[in-house]
Amino acid sequence: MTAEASLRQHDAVVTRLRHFLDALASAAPDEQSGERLRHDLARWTEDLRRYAVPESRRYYGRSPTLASAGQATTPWYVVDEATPPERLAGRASFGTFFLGGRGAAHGGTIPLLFDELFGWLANSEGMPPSRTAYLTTNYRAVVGIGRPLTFTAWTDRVEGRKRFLRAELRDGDTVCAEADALFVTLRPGQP
Ligand SMILES: CCCCCCCCCCCCCCCC(=O)SCCNC(=O)CCNC(=O)[C@H](O)C(C)(C)COP(=O)(O)OP(=O)(O)OC[C@H]1O[C@@H](n2cnc3c(N)ncnc32)[C@H](O)[C@@H]1OP(=O)(O)O
Repeated sequence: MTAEASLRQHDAVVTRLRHFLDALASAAPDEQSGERLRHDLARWTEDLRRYAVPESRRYYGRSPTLASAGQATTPWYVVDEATPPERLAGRASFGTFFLGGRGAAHGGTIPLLFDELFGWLANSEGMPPSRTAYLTTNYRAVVGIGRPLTFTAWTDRVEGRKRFLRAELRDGDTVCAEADALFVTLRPGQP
């Protein structure tokens, strides 16, 4: 299989998994269905273990051209405009899997999205790797499950090894959340 075909296959499986997680989070299956599900999941888990590869060869979370970088465990997002390391802009949506309560996204999943966006902004191609030192989120309005959202993330300033980043998440004209973060470039030998 070509690398391109493998990437397409990964994207299709992750999309399916995302729908599965949303369905699982919404469902209360009967005993028989629950048992069948447990059995099927166990079988697929064993099957996939045979195909384990080192981190550098994985698609999951490492595929910037795919939605959510090829992950089902972050809120869905796509980058529409990218001028790294200056700016990223795109669309996002939180499925039922990310529900906190009363129709709103879980508070911990919003910084997850921001950390993801900042990670790509601060670790674009050719840049030395960096890690989040802090990430502060201000929750301005609830993020509704299933709502079409937009985001912008940008580099505010750079001071030596320190990259100060900012982002906002909007539902139409409403700013739902804002974040600021410090990413620190790693020194040689730092994990
Ligand atoms: C490696 C990447 C692979 C990439 C692969 C490709 C995939 C790309 C997509 C990735 C998408 C998701 C990527 C998400 C990115 C994470 O989520 S990374 C995981 C979460 N973060 C961590 O685990 C970090 C844990 N902490 C650390 O490792 C270390 O504390 C740090 C952040 C590297 C800094 O340690 P250090 O290098 O010893 O820093 P140090 O010399 O003490 O400080 C440097 C400067 O930063 C300041 N500073 C440090 N920490 C702080 C702080 N918390 N508050 C304020 N100032 C601070 C210091 O005061 C100092 O300032 P100056 O004196 O120079 O003015």
